Amino acid sequence: MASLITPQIFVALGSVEPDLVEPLLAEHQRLIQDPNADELAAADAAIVRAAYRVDRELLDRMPALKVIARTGVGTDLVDVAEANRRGIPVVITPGSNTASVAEGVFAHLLALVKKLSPLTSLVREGRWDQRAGVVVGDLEGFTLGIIGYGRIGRRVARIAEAFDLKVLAYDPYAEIPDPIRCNTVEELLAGSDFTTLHVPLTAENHHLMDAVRIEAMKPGAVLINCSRGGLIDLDAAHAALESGQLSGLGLDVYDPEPPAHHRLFDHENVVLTPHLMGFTRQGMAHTVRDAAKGAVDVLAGRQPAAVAAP
Ligand SMILES: NC(=O)C1=CN([C@@H]2O[C@H](COP(=O)(O)OP(=O)(O)OC[C@H]3O[C@@H](n4cnc5c(N)ncnc54)[C@H](OP(=O)(O)O)[C@@H]3O)[C@@H](O)[C@H]2O)C=CC1
Ligand SMILES: O=C(O)C(=O)CO
Repeated sequence: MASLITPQIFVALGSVEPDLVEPLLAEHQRLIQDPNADELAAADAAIVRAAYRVDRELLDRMPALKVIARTGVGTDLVDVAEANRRGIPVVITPGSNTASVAEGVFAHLLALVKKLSPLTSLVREGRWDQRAGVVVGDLEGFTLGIIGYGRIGRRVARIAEAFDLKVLAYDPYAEIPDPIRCNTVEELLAGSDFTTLHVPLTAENHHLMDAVRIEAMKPGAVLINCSRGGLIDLDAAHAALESGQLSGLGLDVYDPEPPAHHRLFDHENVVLTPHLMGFTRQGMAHTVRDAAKGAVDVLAGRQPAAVAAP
């Protein structure tokens, strides 16, 4: 006999692995994956990855939608205000990929300071005798500036301690212990050998690191961005790499994604990853778990653990 319960339809958008979502659903819940399928119109819940844009046009195609669940934190590509206007909450998963990103920051930083990419090429290409020409550095004793002292920023600070890095932090919205707090971005940049960005992308933060701010960094500083691509003016960063004002740049995120090729991608002092630092195997599993749970909670009339502010 056919079930009397109308199935609740979930859709996974933007390379969210179905194998991770399906076990989290109940018997009367079904997952579809094709964003163009006619079934999209029937979707009750959308589980959405960071680089997937949820705008009016997509919302129009999902008139039955009751919840959007972002696998992660940043909601810069989700029109939260419009979703809320339609009565659709946007669930987020704070903390689910905090450790993944914080570790990713150090992967970038160490790769740059220890020159992993050029040294790999050198050994691979049998150029051993050129190794003296590559200057490898340490983290110990240098200063790491953290812009944005939220979950990821604080985790980065904890890891930094183990490297005997000194830490500075700037975040006008967070409590920061006195000895490490900076009152302006400029104060932080002037005192930091390495700077890492952990703020959301907002209109106010667009090109937070522009030509003037990059010039305000210590000469030869290293800049890491595992937050959002729009935070850095890449043309300015390229000029700074060419002049030596920046000795290294690590990017996990781009604007837009996927990015068009930028000339700085070819620079030897650059490390690039394709927005995967939060989406490690564990980060992906945790974010999908928490997003699916949040969506199921909303459909069941329960309060989800976290929703995005418009
Ligand atoms: N590469 C990846 O895969 C991932 C990237 N991210 C990115 O990392 C960002 C940070 O994540 P998370 O630490 O969890 O977020 P949190 O909200 O915990 O921390 C961000 C902090 O930055 C503050 N802030 C906002 N604007 C500024 C500013 N102009 N200067 C200094 N501080 C500011 C925020 O204040 P307030 O709360 O008042 O806004 C908040 O305290 C996310 O927004 C996302 O874009 C996150 C996960 C994975
Ligand atoms: O959590 C986020 O905002 C990410 O970018 C990872 O998906």
